[in-house]
Amino acid sequence: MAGKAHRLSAEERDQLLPNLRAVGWNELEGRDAIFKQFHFKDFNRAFGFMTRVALQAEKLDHHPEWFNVYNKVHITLSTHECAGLSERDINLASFIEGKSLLVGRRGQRHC
Ligand SMILES: C[C@H](O)[C@H](O)[C@H]1CNC2=NC(N)=NC(=O)C2=N1
Repeated sequence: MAGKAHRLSAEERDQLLPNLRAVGWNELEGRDAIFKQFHFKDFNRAFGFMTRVALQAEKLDHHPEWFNVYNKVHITLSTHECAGLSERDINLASFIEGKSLLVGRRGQRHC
């Protein structure tokens, strides 16, 4: 379930953002979005991660803004429809964390 596309309220942010901050997501300055940098052992693992995230993004019809160079992937999440953070961003970030932690558990370097 992609979740609602309304902008998160202050109460919802207080509930939902601490868990993401705890694993390295940060709110951007001057834009209602969250951002995280991922480092992998090599390009192959980074691109495999991006592929899995891309397939989930298609499933959710909710897509990341991202940058990749070699083993680094920078991801920004925000909802275009409400020009800010929505439940959909939290859902996609949660999926990303699950995948990226999974990659980490396979003994690959991941920060
Ligand atoms: C037409 C399509 O369903 C919409 O443009 C979807 C696609 N992916 C999206 N991704 C993000 N991050 N925000 C959106 O509002 C959004 N909307």
